[in-house]
Amino acid sequence: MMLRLEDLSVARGGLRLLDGVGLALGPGGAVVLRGPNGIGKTTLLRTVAGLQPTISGRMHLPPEGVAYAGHADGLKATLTVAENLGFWARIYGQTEIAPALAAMNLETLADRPAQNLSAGQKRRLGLARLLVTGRRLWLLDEPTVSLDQASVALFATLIRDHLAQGGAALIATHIDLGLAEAKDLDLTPFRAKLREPGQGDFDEAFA
Ligand SMILES: Nc1ncnc2c1ncn2[C@@H]1O[C@H](COP(=O)(O)OP(=O)(O)OP(=O)(O)O)[C@@H](O)[C@H]1O
Repeated sequence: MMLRLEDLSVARGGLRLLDGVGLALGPGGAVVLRGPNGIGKTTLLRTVAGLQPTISGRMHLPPEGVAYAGHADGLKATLTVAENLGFWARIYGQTEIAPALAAMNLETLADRPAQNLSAGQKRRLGLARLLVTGRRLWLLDEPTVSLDQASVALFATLIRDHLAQGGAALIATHIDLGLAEAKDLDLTPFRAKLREPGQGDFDEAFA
């Protein structure tokens, strides 16, 4: 088992958002989180990524940890595309970046500083980075934002290959990735009945 969530409750900024979330992902499995804006997809991903605590429930994660790709791209602006991938590869104890460059069609951009990339190119680099983590469980928040159709197709192939190699993915997206392997999980039924403010309100935008 790659990921198991049992009776999980999550909150954001002190607001209880979701209750009783359960899901299981094995090797080769993918779940696409669905639901309207604000339901708590990002919050659930951040909680699974360990960026914020759970309110209650249990999470079982791979012992080596996860790879999380959120809204912020986290790129080193002055490093080139290849240097960015090399930087992250070293952090995760990997050495190869060529497959990551190839997977998201970044070879011709390899020597370009990240700050000179277009929004879609930056996003492609952010997604290529998943490959140099060596992590089996990917948590992806709106991964296709800024991508053109060709890049969405590349990305779908990247995920498919990852699943075929025994990886797993939990993905929040509003678009159809065309992944026959993925199951949808609509979070609407898990909407917390009492979305009341609690302890620890904070405004993260200015943190
Ligand atoms: N830092 C914060 N402090 C307080 N509330 C927040 C914070 N960030 C998000 N929220 C609120 O938490 C709720 C869930 O947000 P979240 O980003 O998890 O939703 P989402 O399902 O990912 O939405 P979308 O489809 O728009 O990306 C929203 O009502 C949002 O306004």
